[in-house]
Amino acid sequence: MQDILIICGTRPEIIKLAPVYHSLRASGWACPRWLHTGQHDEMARQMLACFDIVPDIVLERGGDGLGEFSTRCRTLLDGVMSSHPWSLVVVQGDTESTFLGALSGFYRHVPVAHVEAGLRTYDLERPFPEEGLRQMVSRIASYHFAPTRRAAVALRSEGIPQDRVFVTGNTVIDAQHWVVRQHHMHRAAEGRGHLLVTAHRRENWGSDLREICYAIADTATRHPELQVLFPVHLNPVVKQPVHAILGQLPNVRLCPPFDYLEMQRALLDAWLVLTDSGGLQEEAPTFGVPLLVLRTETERPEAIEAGCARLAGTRRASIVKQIEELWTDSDAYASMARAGNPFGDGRACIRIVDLLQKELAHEERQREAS
Ligand SMILES: CC(=O)N[C@@H]1[C@@H](OP(=O)(O)OP(=O)(O)OC[C@H]2O[C@@H](n3ccc(=O)[nH]c3=O)[C@H](O)[C@@H]2O)O[C@H](CO)[C@@H](O)[C@@H]1O
Repeated sequence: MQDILIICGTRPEIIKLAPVYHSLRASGWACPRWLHTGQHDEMARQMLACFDIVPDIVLERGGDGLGEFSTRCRTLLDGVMSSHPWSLVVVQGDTESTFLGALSGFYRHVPVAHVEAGLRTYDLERPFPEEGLRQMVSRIASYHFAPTRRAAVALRSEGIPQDRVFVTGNTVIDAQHWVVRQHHMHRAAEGRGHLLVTAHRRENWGSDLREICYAIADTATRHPELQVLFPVHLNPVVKQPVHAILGQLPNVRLCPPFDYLEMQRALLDAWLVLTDSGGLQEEAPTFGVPLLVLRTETERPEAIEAGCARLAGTRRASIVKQIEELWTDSDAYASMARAGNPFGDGRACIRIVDLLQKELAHEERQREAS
């Protein structure tokens, strides 16, 4: 049995690694252990429960700030790495937990597998700090699971050996398929459905987030029959302006973050999604729901190229204009809804687990031979 340590700490990492964990457990050759770094607390608990995961190891959070969290987490991770002969560390994406997890494996000469590798804007400030973190993880990982061909090309162009980069699809599609199957989900909305909004990214804090909220307020006022559904991130930097600008509008429903089931139901019943989230850009096309990205750039241009998403930016007038276009132009709307999902087919985990089995067996043979 190969002892595999899955390290993660935030909501999107849990969603995207849950299917990998369950596939490894079912594989018969791997013994996966789940480590929660404590980076997210309440939102993480919600996701762990949703995917039937009880972490084997939970680290104590060093403090509220990212610096304190990071310093303590690094020390505790090193203790976990040195306490057991791990075969592999698995990390996902581009958070502080992802980077620290990869670094802890690297320092102890334990190979690191990076899920969702190769996403790039090549602008270290946008998104900050994620672009820097994911580039650094790529420098020290041994196995790179790229969700798309474009991501694989980026990794190869940075000098990562061809035979270490694998195109698997994104595991978030596996997570979606899992909940839809488990809970027999289907579209329940009659008519157009609601406008689903999420916005929380650091680059949008401050004036951009206020512009986004005013755009939603304009749209809600212009179309009183349109219901707006906005699960609001728990961070006060987000919560405060969202409630101040949108809190009194009768057709805008502000609510606490959804668990994954609620979110997938809300997606299925949506007319349109407005978001700065990475995961939602990947998920909305699964259900044929057009999406406007509330950013000026994206590391997921596949959705724009496939035609299922558009970059709306963060200016009030531009966002309102793009929503109006889709409201009035049914052909433009239908062509976005029909574009399909360029991020995966729900079989990413099967590919990842098969590849890991082959690669780890190969490493073992080489070790025995030397
Ligand atoms: C720079 C960047 O783009 N980085 C991304 C960032 O993730 P993100 O922007 O996707 O983060 P969120 O928006 O928080 O999560 C989204 C997921 O959460 C679900 N959801 C959302 C609201 C809610 O109320 N209930 C829910 O269930 C939703 O359906 C979706 O699956 O970090 C990840 C890890 O490194 C990266 O992979 C990813 O590149």
